[in-house]
Amino acid sequence: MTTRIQIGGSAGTAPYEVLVGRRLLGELAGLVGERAARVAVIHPEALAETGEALRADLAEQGFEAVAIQVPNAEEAKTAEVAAYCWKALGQSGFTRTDVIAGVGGGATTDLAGFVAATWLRGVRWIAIPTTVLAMVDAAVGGKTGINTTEGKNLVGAFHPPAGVLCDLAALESLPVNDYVSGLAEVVKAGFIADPVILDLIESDPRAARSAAGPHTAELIERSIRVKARVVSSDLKEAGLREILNYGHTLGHAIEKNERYQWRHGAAVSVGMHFAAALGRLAGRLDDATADRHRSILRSVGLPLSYRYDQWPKLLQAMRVDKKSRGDLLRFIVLDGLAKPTVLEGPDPAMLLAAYGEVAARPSPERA
Ligand SMILES: NC(=O)c1ccc[n+]([C@@H]2O[C@H](COP(=O)([O-])OP(=O)(O)OC[C@H]3O[C@@H](n4cnc5c(N)ncnc54)[C@H](O)[C@@H]3O)[C@@H](O)[C@H]2O)c1
Ligand SMILES: O=C(O)C(=O)C[C@@H](O)[C@H](O)[C@H](O)COP(=O)(O)O
Ligand SMILES: [Zn+2]
Repeated sequence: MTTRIQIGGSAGTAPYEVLVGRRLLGELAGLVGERAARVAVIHPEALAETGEALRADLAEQGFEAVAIQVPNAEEAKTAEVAAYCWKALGQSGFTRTDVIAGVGGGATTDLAGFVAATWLRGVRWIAIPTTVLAMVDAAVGGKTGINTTEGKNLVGAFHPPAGVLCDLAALESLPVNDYVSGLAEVVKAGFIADPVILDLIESDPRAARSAAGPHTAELIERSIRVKARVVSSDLKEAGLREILNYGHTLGHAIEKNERYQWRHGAAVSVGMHFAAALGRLAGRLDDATADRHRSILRSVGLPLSYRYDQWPKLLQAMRVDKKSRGDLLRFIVLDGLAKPTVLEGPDPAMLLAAYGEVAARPSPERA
């Protein structure tokens, strides 16, 4: 059965649908539409076969189809790789009525969407997410972008896709580490808006780590619905959308500090652990809900800690977070379960104390 989740158009953009189910790739040609002569399928190395199969299928249906292979993971989210894609589009004679399809994890869909946003100042694109994280978060909502050495997603555009195809069969080939990292955004959706997600994971954390688990489709659909509700009313992050950044202020700083070698979800997991400690120290969050962060993230195998000695660098990196305003650091914290709010300019001592609660110190014998 296919579930269809509507994303309302806002800020002058068209509404679109997120489809969740199986055998959905047949929907692609219809979404591309008759006005397009050309389709570029942007895919990572890991999905070379899928990319080629999609290209061949589109070609059979009469489109001039090209496959553009990009590096796996964050290696694809660079200005150099975007320029490589622009060159391929130019060489294919890509016009404003042509369409880009981004198939892969969140790194690929972020890049493909960014290339679509910038080519000829904006062409249509379709997202075909193949990781948990991309299905529940990255492919939905129109945030597209690339990283720079100075920080995560510092260059980008709001450019919603024309449609999103979440084919659950794709998750069967995903390495468990990548599957689990996507659960961080699922847990995030649970804490900020839909606690049933947390109950489902806690009912069988082991099963939650696998595409074959009994609640896989429900966890994915519930998380998409959380995102759909938020981005439908605030595409450009004028206010409400900031709640989707829960755990990301520290998470993005860790990613930068690791030169983008950590998975995004793993970094966000540490970031949520920190945000829970901060919320508690700020007198907003009760102990039980703060502790629940630790137990649920640990139960699915997500990391909770990062190196204590890195705090000065992390603090510096957080200053260029997109939620910052001038010198004011801003964090999403919880006032209680599913009650996200903004904490502005917390005392530096409180920040350090929160980090101290989640950081890993060297053991005395190794120090
Ligand atoms: N735009 C947004 O709103 C938004 C939201 C959340 C995250 N993101 C971004 O998403 C990115 C993380 O995405 P991710 O966790 O999906 O990681 P990813 O895209 O790096 O994918 C992880 C790895 O899995 C491979 N892969 C993808 N699908 C596969 C499959 N079905 N089978 C086997 N291998 C597969 C990829 O090639 C890559 O090597 C980050 O860059 C993050 O900033 C964006
Ligand atoms: O969609 C959003 O808005 C989010 O914040 C979702 C996040 O999970 C995602 O990682 C997003 O890319 C972060 O955006 P950024 O603006 O902080 O770079
Ligand atoms: Zn994220």
